[in-house]
Amino acid sequence: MKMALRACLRTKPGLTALLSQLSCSGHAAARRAPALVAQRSSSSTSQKIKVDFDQSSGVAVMHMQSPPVNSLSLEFLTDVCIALEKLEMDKSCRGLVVTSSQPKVFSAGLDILDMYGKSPEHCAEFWKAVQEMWLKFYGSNMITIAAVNGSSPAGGCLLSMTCDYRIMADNPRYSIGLNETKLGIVAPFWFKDTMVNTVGHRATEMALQLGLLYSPAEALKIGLVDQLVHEDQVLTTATETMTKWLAIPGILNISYTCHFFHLWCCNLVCTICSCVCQVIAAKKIHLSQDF
Ligand SMILES: CCCCC/C=C\CCCC/C=C/C(=O)SCCNC(=O)CCNC(=O)[C@H](O)C(C)(C)COP(=O)(O)OP(=O)(O)OC[C@H]1O[C@@H](n2cnc3c(N)ncnc32)[C@H](O)[C@@H]1OP(=O)(O)O
Repeated sequence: MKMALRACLRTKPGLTALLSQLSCSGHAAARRAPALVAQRSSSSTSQKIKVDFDQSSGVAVMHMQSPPVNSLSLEFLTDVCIALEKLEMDKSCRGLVVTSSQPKVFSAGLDILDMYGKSPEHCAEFWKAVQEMWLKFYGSNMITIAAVNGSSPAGGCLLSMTCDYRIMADNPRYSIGLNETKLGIVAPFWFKDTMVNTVGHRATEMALQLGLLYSPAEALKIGLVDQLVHEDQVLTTATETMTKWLAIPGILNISYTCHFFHLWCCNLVCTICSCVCQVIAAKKIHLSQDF
């Protein structure tokens, strides 16, 4: 799916426009102009994001440092998007590792406090920022690896699933999954689609219906993560793994992209049809109540 988005962002101007409408792209850029990284190795920091970029390897490491649990607030999401935009614009940056500076937690998901009791304008901006993060990671031209060094529920799990590869700390105290159902929330369809693309239809059905959080071992078993390593080794393994991914010529990447793009389009058409059916059904129910 991520590759599919990459392809359409590269090759389909119409879809790019569609996606940019969905994602309110430019929302982040409007706040702070991106700057190109000139040094061989550099580090740029916002309050909540620290990026170390090694120009010799072309790999950047994004450290999420929003205490206590890297919850995805509007401010944090905006900082993430700005950091991503900057890296994306620097063509020498080919790989990105995302990890957490917070102990025991990769990301606690969407910031619940930022969704509750806020103005409609704030909610709209917040929700657009969530979509923007998703699109930017999924559509990135960089190879992305999530170094999941702690628990990663809900939106945190989504963030990790938008990456090409996930390495998780092998600590049974940590968990990962889309647990929205347990919170009485329905996960949006694109959360669901992202999970289907990661672990398949049946596993997603079980995961979402029951709001399951998986231990690292269980997550590995269903393919929600790709590799488990000792807690101390998550980041080093991620950078080593990146070297392998970057050794693959980009052209092959684009070929796979076309296959996934086809699947993604089919999925989108199905989703639109299903929305139309739901609207028609809702109207019918409404009419039958009137008479
Ligand atoms: C705005 C319009 C939106 C419209 C759309 C509406 C619905 C669509 C739904 C979209 C789908 C939702 C996706 C989500 O991501 S919802 C968030 C789900 N997240 C969780 O369920 C995680 C809850 N947190 C935990 O499980 C744990 O905190 C932990 C991440 C495993 C870490 O555990 P631990 O190290 O033991 O830390 P604490 O539990 O003690 O937490 C420390 C402090 O952090 C606060 N916290 C935790 N999670 C969140 C969060 N998601 N948002 C905000 N704050 C969070 C927690 O309250 C503690 O604060 P305190 O120290 O002040 O008490």
